[in-house]
Amino acid sequence: MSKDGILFDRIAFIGIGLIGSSLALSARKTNSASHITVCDINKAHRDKALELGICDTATGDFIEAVKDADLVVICTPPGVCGDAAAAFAPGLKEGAIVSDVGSVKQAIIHDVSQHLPDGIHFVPAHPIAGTEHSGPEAGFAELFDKRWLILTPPAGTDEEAVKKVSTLWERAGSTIEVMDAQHHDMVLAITSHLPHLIAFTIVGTADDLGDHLKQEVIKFSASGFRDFTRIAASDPVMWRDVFLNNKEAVLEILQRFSEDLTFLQRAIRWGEGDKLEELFTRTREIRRDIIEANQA
Ligand SMILES: NC(=O)c1ccc[n+]([C@@H]2O[C@H](COP(=O)([O-])OP(=O)(O)OC[C@H]3O[C@@H](n4cnc5c(N)ncnc54)[C@H](O)[C@@H]3O)[C@@H](O)[C@H]2O)c1
Ligand SMILES: O=C(O)C(=O)C[C@]1(C(=O)O)C=C[C@@H](O)C=C1
Repeated sequence: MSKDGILFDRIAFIGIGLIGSSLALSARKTNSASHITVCDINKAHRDKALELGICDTATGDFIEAVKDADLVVICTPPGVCGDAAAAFAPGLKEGAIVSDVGSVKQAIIHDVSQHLPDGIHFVPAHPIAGTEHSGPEAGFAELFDKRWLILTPPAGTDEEAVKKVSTLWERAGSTIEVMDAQHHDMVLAITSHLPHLIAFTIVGTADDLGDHLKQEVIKFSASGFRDFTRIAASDPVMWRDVFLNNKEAVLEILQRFSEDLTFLQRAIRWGEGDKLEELFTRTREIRRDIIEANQA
């Protein structure tokens, strides 16, 4: 497959926020589609996408959006992917590929698949890249460069469809990893969902401290807390949906996290410095391993 050049005649993006617009801009940059259309329930987002040159056409009509599309990418919040699929499914052309970008996989596969007619190829995907910003004006073509893209195709998914979706993401600069959806949801529960939950909690706790302390928190906010506030500024609707749709894995990881936190609480209470130091030495090593792996 060539690095540039038409890969899909028509791509339809359902939901044109941060992720949809970033992938659309990358598809444009690599000349991967002859025509890009977007469908979004928010007219202001459709107008902005047209104004920014993210797409050729925009519509609020789901059937019109997917008419003649070779690839349909669902980029809505996780909780409404199924509703969107139900709305556009009757308009899909025979043999079309449907994909998504949702942060949870098992629930979305369940919600979307049930609406797709026979002969449609569903290739679920998840870019491990994002920012705390939302909407079409937040998108940029380089967002996925040197980042992972996880595919979770159910058994029996058409290999050619998987290859075409992979190529689109490779052109965006991503490295592809294929995994089982259940495994994906457990891995992301610890690497992405729990960190977000912790950030939402810490910033909420600081905010509940009372006015005089709140001012001090803003004034003296050091880089550690600042990093948490960036994560805690992420889209509320998206993250509500992530937790409600990856409930089991998040609750299991949260249980383990609470036990580990209690262990640290006891160590602090009883002055057990060796236990604290042993853990902090181990975690420092992990950070070094991650940096090394990323440089390799
Ligand atoms: N933000 C991130 O860091 C990130 C990273 C990886 C994956 N994701 C996933 O990408 C998806 C989109 O996230 P985002 O950050 O681009 O969100 P966003 O809020 O920037 O964009 C979502 C868009 O979907 C539209 N929308 C909402 N409901 C709709 C519906 N029923 N039909 C059509 N359009 C609808 C909204 O108007 C908005 O334009 C989510 O599933 C999320 O899990 C997000
Ligand atoms: O960098 C950020 O702002 C992100 O939170 C991106 C991030 C993450 O790494 O947790 C958030 C959600 C996703 O599904 C994938 C990526």
